[in-house]
Amino acid sequence: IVGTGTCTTTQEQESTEPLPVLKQYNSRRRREAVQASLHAAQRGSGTVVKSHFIQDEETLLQLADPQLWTKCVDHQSEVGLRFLPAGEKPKNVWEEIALLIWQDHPVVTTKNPDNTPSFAGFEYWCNIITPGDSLDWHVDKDEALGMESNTMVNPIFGAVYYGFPHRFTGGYLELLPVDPQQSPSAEEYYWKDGAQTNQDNGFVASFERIEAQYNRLVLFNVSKWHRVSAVTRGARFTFAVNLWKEKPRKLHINTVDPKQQQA
Ligand SMILES: O=C(O)CCC(=O)C(=O)O
Ligand SMILES: [Fe+2]
Repeated sequence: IVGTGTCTTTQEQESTEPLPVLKQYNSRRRREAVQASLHAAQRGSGTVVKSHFIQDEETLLQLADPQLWTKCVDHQSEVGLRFLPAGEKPKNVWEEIALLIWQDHPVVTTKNPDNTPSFAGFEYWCNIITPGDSLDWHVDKDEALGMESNTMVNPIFGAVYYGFPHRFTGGYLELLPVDPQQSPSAEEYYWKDGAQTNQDNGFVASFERIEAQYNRLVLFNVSKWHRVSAVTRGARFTFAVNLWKEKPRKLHINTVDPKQQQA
């Protein structure tokens, strides 16, 4: 029944089986879906998976040095905050990649009427996940604000880039289609309403699972629940860059620490 067009096989013509019902939205709802998709594209709010993202050999070879990544992890635990303000020149390879990742995004390419940037800048950090570490369900947010009051401020959008030729098993990026307001417990959603108990009614919201392939870029909505599933062998390397409307007060404390659990 999928994409039949005008082509039918003899077998289908002879079949006496009734066609399955195409249970779909009415035409008004379908037009709404078209508009929603176009608006989402204008805002740049959809998940993007781009394989073989960086094509420059020099940059890839530079990133293939594990020491660069361990330094990145160590540096952020010292300084806490790594932020490239909008319009500033990159000062290191990470900031160069941050700009490369975001240069075509609508929020970055669209300026305010007075020609000032429409965003504050880029928060960035590195993760190396080995067996025993975990990056459990979380949303990316302004950690300082979250601790002082109950308000949650999230980035506009997020990106992860797997720029080290890593070797590991497990470690999928898993994305739920809900935020903490819609579903206060990611774990509960995952087991009750998510893919774990799909009752075959066809329209149960599921979750996305993305392989952390080397040189792959993933842009996604980090305001929704996401996690990295258990790494069972090896080490998994991530460079993450979030786009912020306002500079967060206090930035990413390394979330890959089973003792902290603040993510
Ligand atoms: O490594 C990944 O794929 C996701 C990382 C992440 O969500 C984070 O560091 O907040
Ligand atoms: Fe995250």
